[in-house]
Amino acid sequence: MFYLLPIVGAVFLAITLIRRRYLSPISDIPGPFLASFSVAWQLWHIVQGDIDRCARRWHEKHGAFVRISHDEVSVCHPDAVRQILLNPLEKADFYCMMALPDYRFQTPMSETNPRQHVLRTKNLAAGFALSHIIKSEAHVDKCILLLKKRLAEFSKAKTQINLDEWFNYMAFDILGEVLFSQNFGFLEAGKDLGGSIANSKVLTLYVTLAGFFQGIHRFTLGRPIVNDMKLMPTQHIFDTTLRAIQSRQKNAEVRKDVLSVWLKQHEDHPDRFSEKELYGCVNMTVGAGADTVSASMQSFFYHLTRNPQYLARVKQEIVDANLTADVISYADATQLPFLQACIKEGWRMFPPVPFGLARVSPPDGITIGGHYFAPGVKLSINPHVIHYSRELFGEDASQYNPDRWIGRRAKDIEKYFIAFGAGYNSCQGRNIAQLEIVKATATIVRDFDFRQVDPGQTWKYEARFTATPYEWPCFVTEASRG
Ligand code: HEM
Repeated sequence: MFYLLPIVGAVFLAITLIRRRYLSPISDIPGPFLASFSVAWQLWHIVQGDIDRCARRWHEKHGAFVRISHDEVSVCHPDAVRQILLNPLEKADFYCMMALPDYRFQTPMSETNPRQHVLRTKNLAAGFALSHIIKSEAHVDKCILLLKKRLAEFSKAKTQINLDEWFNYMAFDILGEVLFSQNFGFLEAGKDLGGSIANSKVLTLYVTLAGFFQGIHRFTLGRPIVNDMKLMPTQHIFDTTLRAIQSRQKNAEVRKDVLSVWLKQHEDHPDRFSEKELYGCVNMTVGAGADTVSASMQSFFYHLTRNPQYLARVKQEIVDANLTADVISYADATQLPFLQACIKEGWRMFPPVPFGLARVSPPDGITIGGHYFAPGVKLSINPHVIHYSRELFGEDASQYNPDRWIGRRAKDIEKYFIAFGAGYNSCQGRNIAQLEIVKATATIVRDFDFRQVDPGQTWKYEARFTATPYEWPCFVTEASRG
C-alpha cells in the first residue's frame, strides 16, 4: 500500500500546480513563470535582495498588474493607493509574522483585521504624537551633537567613514532617548554593541521569508518555548530592548518618555493593552525605527553628493535662513522648503520599505483599473515600484529631481508618495523619523561635506521587507560656516 504514497503525492502536487497556474482567478495576469504556481519567485528574489527592482522590471514590461505568486498580484496603477491602501482591506497573513519574538506578542503591525488594528493603534497613539515626541527634542540634539563630534574626528583623521553604520548608531541612540530616556550608547562606543545592528539584518531576512511559511515557523523557531529559552537565532534585538527597559527601571532621571505613556495606558487598561502587547510594541518600534532612518539619511546624502547643483542650493537655503544653532531646531528646519524637497526625493528614490504591502481583496471582490479581482486575492503595492512609475511621477521618474516636490506638480504626485505606507496601517513612527531626519540632515549638510572614496561606486543594498544601503565609503570634511 505504501508504494502508492509517492504516486498519490505526485498526482496531488500536479493537480495543485495545474489548478494554480491555469484555473486560478488570477491566471490571466502576466508574471514570472515560477510565480504562476508558487511563492518561489518571491522567495528567490527576497534571498537575492532584488525583489524591488525585479518587480519594477516586470511592471515596466507588462503594465499595471503582475502576478508575483500563485495568489498575489502586484499593482502599480493610478487608483492603487486609494483602492488598496486607503481602503480598510484586511492585511495579508504575511503580517502575522510581525508578532515578535513570537505570536504571544501581538502588535498593530501583526494585526491583519482593520478594525482590531485601529483598536491596537489607539494604545500607542498618545506616545507617538508629535506633541509628545517634540518634548524630547533636546535629547535628540544630544545625539546629533555626538554624531557631529564623531564626524569631526573622521574629518581630522582623514580616514574614510561608512555612513550606514553611523546613521544607524544615531537612529538607535535617538530611539533610546525618545523611548527610554536613555540612549543605547552606540555613538559613544562607535560600534555595533552586542551585534544588534548586524542581527537585525538577519532578523529582517528571516521575518520576510518566514512570512510565507508561518505554519512551519510556529512549530519551530516561533514556539514560545524557543523564545523563553532564548534559542531564537535573532534574539539580540529583543535582548537589547529588554536591557533598555530594565536599565530604565533603575534610572532616577526617567522623563515622560514614550514608554511612560504606554506603561500608563497598560496600567489603565490592562485588559485591552496587555504586558505582552506592550513589550511586543516596544520591540516593533525598536525594530522599525533604526535601519529605516539610516536608509533615509543615506539616501539624502548619497543623492546630493552625486548632484552638486542641488547640494549647493540646499546649503545656500540654510545660509540664507541664518540658522546658527549647533543643532538646527525642528521648527527652523521645517521652514526650509528645498531641504524638505531633498529629503522627500531621497525617500522617493529609496523607500526604506521596498516590499509589497499586501492586502486581501474583500468578500465582494474589487475592481481596479477595470480589472475585477475575486475575493481573497492578495493585492500588493510596492513603494519602490510605485515611486519609479513614469505614469505616476513623470518621464523623469528614475532621475533625482527634488524640484518635483516644489510648486503645482507636487500636489499631483503627493498622492502616490507611499514611503510611509498609507491608510490605517501607515507608519506610526513617522513623527519620530521626521523629527530626527529633518534636524540631522539640516545640521549635517550645513556643517560637513562628504566625498565618496570612489565616486563611481554605486551603493549596495538588499531589498527585503526593509532595505538599508551600504558599501559607499566616504571622506568627510568639516564645512566652513562662513
Ligand atoms: C523614514 C523612516 C521610516 C519609513 C520610511 C517607514 C516606513 C514604514 C512603512 C512603509 C510601514 C508599513 C506600512 C504597511 O505595512 O502598510 C511602517 C510601519 C511602521 N513603522 Fe515605520 N518607517 C520609518 C521609520 C519608523 C520609525 C522611526 C518608527 C518608530 C520609532 C517606525 C515605526 C513603525 C511602526 C510601529 C509601524 C507599524 C504600523 C502599524 O502597523 O500600524 N517607523 N513604516
